[in-house]
Amino acid sequence: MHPAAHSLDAAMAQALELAERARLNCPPNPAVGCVLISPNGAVLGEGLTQPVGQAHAEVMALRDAAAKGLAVAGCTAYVTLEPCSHHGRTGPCCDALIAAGVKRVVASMQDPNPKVGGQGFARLRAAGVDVEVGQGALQARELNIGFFSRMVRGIPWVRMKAATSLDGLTALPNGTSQWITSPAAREDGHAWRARASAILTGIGTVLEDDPRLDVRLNSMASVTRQPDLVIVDSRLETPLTAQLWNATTRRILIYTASSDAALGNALLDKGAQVIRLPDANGKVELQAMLRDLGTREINELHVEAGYKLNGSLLRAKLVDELLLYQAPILLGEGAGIAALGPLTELAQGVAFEWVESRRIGADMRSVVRVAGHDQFLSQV
Ligand SMILES: NC(=O)C1=CN([C@@H]2O[C@H](COP(=O)(O)OP(=O)(O)OC[C@H]3O[C@@H](n4cnc5c(N)ncnc54)[C@H](OP(=O)(O)O)[C@@H]3O)[C@@H](O)[C@H]2O)C=CC1
Ligand SMILES: Nc1c(N[C@@H]2O[C@H](COP(=O)(O)O)[C@@H](O)[C@H]2O)[nH]c(=O)[nH]c1=O
Repeated sequence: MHPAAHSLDAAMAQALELAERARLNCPPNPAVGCVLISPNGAVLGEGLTQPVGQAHAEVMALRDAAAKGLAVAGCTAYVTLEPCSHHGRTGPCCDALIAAGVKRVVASMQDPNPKVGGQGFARLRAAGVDVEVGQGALQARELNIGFFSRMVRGIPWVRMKAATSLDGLTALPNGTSQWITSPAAREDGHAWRARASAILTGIGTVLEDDPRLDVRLNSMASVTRQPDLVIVDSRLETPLTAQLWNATTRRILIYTASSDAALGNALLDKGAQVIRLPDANGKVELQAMLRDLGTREINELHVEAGYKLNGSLLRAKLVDELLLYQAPILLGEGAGIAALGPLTELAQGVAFEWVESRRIGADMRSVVRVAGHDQFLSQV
């Protein structure tokens, strides 16, 4: 294990907790936490990344100290990502720290964003600020796995969620699937929706379930942003009366192979964006769709689709992680998680590595990762 996984200063542990809280509302920005500590160890200010276009964590921590009337000159800033050095939607955080007289910066990691990429640290050092990098790096990487995926690979981190029976079924032969898992598991599922930049589904699920696919279950009260909704709909069959149009304001992106102008215009009139990415078989070119979603600043893509689209995504090796909820019930026959086969050899299966399993209410939640898919994290 990386040495940075051990011996976190209390202030860095607190900064990581703040970053965790930022995650729900800050995409497409990375979630960052910052804590300012006086030379005698007192907490002067704390901050976390605000919704896009608003202040970053460092500026929030400086404002917090100012609001309490506390002087920060000579303090140490603990921050979970390199302070930015560029004028993006807001001003450079490293300049704000320098101007406030911060003496030392302890940062978890460098920012792989090419607009920052070490320049924040360089600017701080040039201004005489001591900079230490690495504390909490493992946790900080995991916190922003989607942002780093987009920065390094140009595509989102793709997390496929499935709610199944003990025998791995997601729907009965007649299509019935609501609800296999308990309310607690469904609420937990909404927390994972909330941290994603976008939720992706297939036209089969839209037609069968008429889902909303938004974030609304109760403990999500502090959520100020709805993830975008992405629909893979080869023939532009999304109904104009579907419930998904009623959910809170969000961007709706429909990827299609169809060039039917009348159908496309009707969806545009509903406020959707229609993106045509046909493959040779009259379906959507899924890899190109992920690249396009990367350019649209999608960090984590949360897939809640049926057996067919899940199969297409897995066969194309586009899934990074599976978020699996298993209810303690046997259903015998029906659709599994993904259409992969029929396979003829076990080695043709999609192999994952276990990340964690735990009880959520009456159900079991597991997170598994496709081996090697998080290797890009070693580049950040
Ligand atoms: N328990 C759970 O976690 C969940 C269960 N479900 C259940 O799944 C069922 C629906 O399953 P299913 O019909 O498979 O739904 P999907 O959401 O998988 O959508 C199916 C559609 O996706 C299309 N598709 C697959 N690959 C591509 C591609 N590359 N480009 C374009 N289109 C593609 C298929 O097209 P084509 O027909 O042309 O092959 C098909 O029309 C419902 O009963 C629903 O309740 C859904 C989500 C989660
Ligand atoms: N059946 C099933 C799930 N199904 C997923 O939830 C979608 C409905 O979302 P919404 O309309 O926002 O409530 C549905 O279309 C499918 O993607 N989820 C679960 O956590 N447990 C379950 O047992």
